[in-house]
Amino acid sequence: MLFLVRMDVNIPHDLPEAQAADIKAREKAYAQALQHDGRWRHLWRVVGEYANYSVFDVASNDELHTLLSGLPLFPYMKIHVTPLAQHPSAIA
Ligand SMILES: O=C(O)C[C@H]1C=CC(=O)O1
Repeated sequence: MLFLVRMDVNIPHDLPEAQAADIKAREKAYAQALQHDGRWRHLWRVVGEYANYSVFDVASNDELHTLLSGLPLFPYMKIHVTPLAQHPSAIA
């Protein structure tokens, strides 16, 4: 099942820099592991925003929820999920 996910990151200004850096490093490792195993298919920065559009390929809504809620930045993100279906005019 494919899902388009938008993540908007909002790290509080009063979070200590070292703590923010640690969370971002753990987030990067988590994101790259999921890209390597094929479940995080695309990761694109939104130009001019601390936000991304991502495409996930997972078995269920529950699996996606588990992955997203495990993101180290999860407490600091607004996440919007759009389930995707086949388009009849798509050639791939
Ligand atoms: O930077 C972001 O968009 C937030 C998050 C998503 C992947 C990652 O490494 O950080």
